[in-house]
Amino acid sequence: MAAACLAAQRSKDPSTQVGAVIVNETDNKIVGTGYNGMPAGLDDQFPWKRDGEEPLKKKYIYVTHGELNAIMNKSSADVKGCTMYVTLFPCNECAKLIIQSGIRKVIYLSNKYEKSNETQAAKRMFDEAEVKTEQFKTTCSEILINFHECLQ
Ligand SMILES: O=c1[nH]c(=O)n([C@H]2C[C@H](O)[C@@H](COP(=O)(O)O)O2)cc1CO
Ligand SMILES: [Zn+2]
Repeated sequence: MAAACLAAQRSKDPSTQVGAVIVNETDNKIVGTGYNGMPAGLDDQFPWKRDGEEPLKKKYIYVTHGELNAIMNKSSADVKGCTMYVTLFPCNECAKLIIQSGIRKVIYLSNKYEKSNETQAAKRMFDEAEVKTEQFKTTCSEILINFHECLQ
């Protein structure tokens, strides 16, 4: 989950940064990472606005979700049987991708949109498809990365 949080920090979304890391079934090796961002090459021309009347002037219609990027970036042949660590409970569209890609477990950090239709639909699809969902629990509140120590 720390790796997912680190990936999230690369997102340019000023409001919600979502990171996702996929690990394989056999030895928990990372086989894909991603974060929410505009499709490749479009970064500077598209809005990060979340509010307003016009959908074309808001981020939602354009942004690629962290989960999709993690699956697209996979380094293995496929992600069947894998687990995804993701900093936010996936939406319905990501749930479809996760299910269809063969990922069997989703460990999430935040569920701040729990009451939304998208989250409820996602949960329903995961349950029906028997993809396990579990909130990440830890007693560790932070991981400090010290570049100077890493240099030694
Ligand atoms: O499954 C998801 N994955 C994901 O990457 N996101 C991204 C899309 C947006 O850039 C951001 C949500 O923005 P906001 O919290 O401002 O509505 O999170 C959002 C969801 C849905 O919760
Ligand atoms: Zn999504």
